[in-house]
Amino acid sequence: MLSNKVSRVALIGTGFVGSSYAFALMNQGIVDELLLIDLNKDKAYGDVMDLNHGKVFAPNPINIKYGEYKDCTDMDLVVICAGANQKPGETRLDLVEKNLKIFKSIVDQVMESGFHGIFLVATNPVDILTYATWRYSGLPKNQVIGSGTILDTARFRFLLGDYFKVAPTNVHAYIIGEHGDSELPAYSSADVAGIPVYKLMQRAAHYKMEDLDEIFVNVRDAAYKIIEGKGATYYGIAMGLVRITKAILSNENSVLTVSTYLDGQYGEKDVYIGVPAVINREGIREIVELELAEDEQQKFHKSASVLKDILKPHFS
Ligand SMILES: NC(=O)C1=CN([C@@H]2O[C@H](COP(=O)(O)OP(=O)(O)OC[C@H]3O[C@@H](n4cnc5c(N)ncnc54)[C@H](O)[C@@H]3O)[C@@H](O)[C@H]2O)C=CC1
Ligand SMILES: CC(=O)C(=O)O
Repeated sequence: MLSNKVSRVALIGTGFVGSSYAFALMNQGIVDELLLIDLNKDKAYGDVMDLNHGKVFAPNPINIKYGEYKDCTDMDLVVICAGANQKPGETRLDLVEKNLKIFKSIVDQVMESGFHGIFLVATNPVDILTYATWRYSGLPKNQVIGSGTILDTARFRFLLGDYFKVAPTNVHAYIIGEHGDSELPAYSSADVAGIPVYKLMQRAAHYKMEDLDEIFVNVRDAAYKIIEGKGATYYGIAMGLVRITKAILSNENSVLTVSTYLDGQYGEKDVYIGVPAVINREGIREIVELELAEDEQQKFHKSASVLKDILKPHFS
């Protein structure tokens, strides 16, 4: 285990994303207790049974139980994956009305339990729903985190690693902004093993600047392709959620691109949006302000405006 303290996570929403998260969490052995909650109680019960049958093969003991909202009181982390997902052709923002209603009811019930831990939100549109969770819960901003662009950044690092023929772990590059169509690549601060990507591009004739544009488009549109093919995306985000969970529970101070509240950083205020941030046991310890190129700053501002326009009628 990561520390002597018992670590407790409640998962709300055991659909494709939630159950993949639970499975990945169990396989990485990083929590002591996992509570599964879903509107569809049979689904949650079924997942508890199924996961428990794999327990004997897990790297560490884990107590997996069916839960109710009243059981959230002493949870370190409540992870929300509940709500509608995109159908082929739908954008993430198309889900906003449906999922805001669901979130009001979920967050109110969690808070009624006396919960005082950290919320981690994955449901789309994730930046809007993370803002909503912060407002509905009344918890401090650092205790409300969205998965933001953690998945987009992982897709970006994978594709750049493939392009430069190095492991994605040696690629340091971020996708920032909305987890959605207005996101952007922060190429000006991207490096591979310490060599800035723009410098690396000059080292071989077969590297073409338009390849970088194509890589970004493939990142931005990945979810549409996966949903077209198999109806939903879940393994990538599940691994990303586990990564954030581990950073919180083991007090890592790791830098991950999550949806966090901006209060002047990057020239934006009163919006939850994907940027690199230092994550530890308190949640968001600090926002990392990248030195963006001018065009990147403009695109970031545009992305924040997209989110603020959606928030405005709901949270004035
Ligand atoms: N942030 C990210 O990077 C990603 C986010 N997502 C989002 O995650 C969300 C879940 O997606 P899937 O798991 O594919 O959907 P799903 O339909 O498989 O699962 C949703 C679950 O939520 C439950 N649910 C619905 N209303 C509820 C309520 N009021 N209380 C408790 N549970 C409730 C349903 O019973 C179902 O089990 C979607 O919004 C999707 O867009 C998906 C992939 C990546
Ligand atoms: C569905 C979604 O948000 C994603 O896979 O990026």
